Amino acid sequence: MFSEPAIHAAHLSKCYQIYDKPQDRLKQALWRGRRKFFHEFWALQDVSFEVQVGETVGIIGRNGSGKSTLLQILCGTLTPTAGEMAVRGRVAALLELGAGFNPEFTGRENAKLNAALLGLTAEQIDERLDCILAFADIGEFIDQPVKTYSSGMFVRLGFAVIAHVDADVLIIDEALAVGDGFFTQKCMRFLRRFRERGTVLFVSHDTSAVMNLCERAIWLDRGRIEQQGPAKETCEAYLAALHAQQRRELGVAEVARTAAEPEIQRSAEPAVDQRLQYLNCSPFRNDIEVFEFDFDATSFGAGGAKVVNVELRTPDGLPLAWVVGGSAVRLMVRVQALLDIERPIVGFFVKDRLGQLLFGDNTFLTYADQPVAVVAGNCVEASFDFSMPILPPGEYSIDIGVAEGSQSEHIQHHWAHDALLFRAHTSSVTTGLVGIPMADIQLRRIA
Ligand SMILES: Nc1ncnc2c1ncn2[C@@H]1O[C@H](COP(=O)(O)OP(=O)(O)OP(=O)(O)O)[C@@H](O)[C@H]1O
Repeated sequence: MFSEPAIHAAHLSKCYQIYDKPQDRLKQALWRGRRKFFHEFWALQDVSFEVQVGETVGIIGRNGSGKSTLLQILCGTLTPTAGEMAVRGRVAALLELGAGFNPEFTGRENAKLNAALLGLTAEQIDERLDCILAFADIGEFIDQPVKTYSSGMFVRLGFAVIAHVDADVLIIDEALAVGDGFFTQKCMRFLRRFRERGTVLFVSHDTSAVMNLCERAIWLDRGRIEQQGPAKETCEAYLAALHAQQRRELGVAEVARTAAEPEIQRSAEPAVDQRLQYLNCSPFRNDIEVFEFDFDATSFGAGGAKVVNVELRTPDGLPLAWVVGGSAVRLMVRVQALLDIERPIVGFFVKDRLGQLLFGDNTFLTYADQPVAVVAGNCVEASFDFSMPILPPGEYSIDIGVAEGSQSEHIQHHWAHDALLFRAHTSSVTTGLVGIPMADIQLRRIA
């Protein structure tokens, strides 16, 4: 069956008139087009693509490549100089911070106003307002004028509204970057569910976010589509081009390969490296700030147990407020049984701010033959000793799960989303999901 795409863009172009001096603008008006006092700048040139209903497509590209211009055209807030576009269904967009909000109105009033602008009836708004405000979760600020809001609060409120208006197409421009870790996780959970029924256009500089969320990506470069296709392929090509450019800027010469190149000899000899020691004395030390356990973390489960404390400690048991990536830590999880539990399993997952699982483990295998039964009202404490990976800068969280049974068949008694949040401030690792603490690295010249 033939079905129309959710987004159709054909030969879109946008030209801005650039005036070198403010008075040139006046001269242009006075000369009524008989002389030209500006030069043209094409922010978009001949951009064509389609997004099918139910697809999630990322838009990537360097600063100034035309991403926001494209989204504004698709949302109808900017008129293209040439080309045409069509978006099918109800479109909800999160573009510039605070756009569409009246600064003098309170958060509550703006939420109602925006929901109405996005097509909800008065009854629907009344029904959904509590859910919208709960999603935004900005406490008493909701009754303050939004001119007092931080950028994070704007994003919370803006996202909460677009998440509740039955949109067919969501257009999101880098907005999640200013939210805090908990909120970003919440948005990513929402987007993953939304993808099952709706279409998403997601602009980000963060290629791992695009690869994680999107099936397809469009790479814009100086206003033109450089490449479009599967997200992974397109992001990798974009990253390769970025690296090549950085190398050129740094003057790193490409090594020309010649026919006379000697055969590469592989060596199995162990190498030696003191990099971690060096890094820990440098500004690249991986300083990770650890926040307090969130007792009221969003959760689900059968309710037979509750996670009552989660802490990161030193291997000697001292509570940690900061951790250095690469060092030994102990994750302590205390669980209170609300029912008798014969075979409890306690587990954890560390996730990055996009909800990508980095690593995790559980007590099942260690205690499979000797389960630690616990009676209702009593607590069990699980501890996991491991080396903290070196984490790229950003926010992370730990989900904790308490189950009963076996690895494959169990009842989930309590799953606490984002029970513990931590933030990597500085890092020697900027790409990849985690850096592994290297025991040794060596580079030697072999005669
Ligand atoms: N009103 C305007 N007048 C003149 N030039 C503009 C205007 N708006 C945007 N531009 C230019 O158009 C180009 C594309 O801008 P756009 O904001 O779409 O890029 P972007 O890819 O979203 O960048 P970023 O990643 O920094 O948000 C930039 O060079 C920008 O300076």
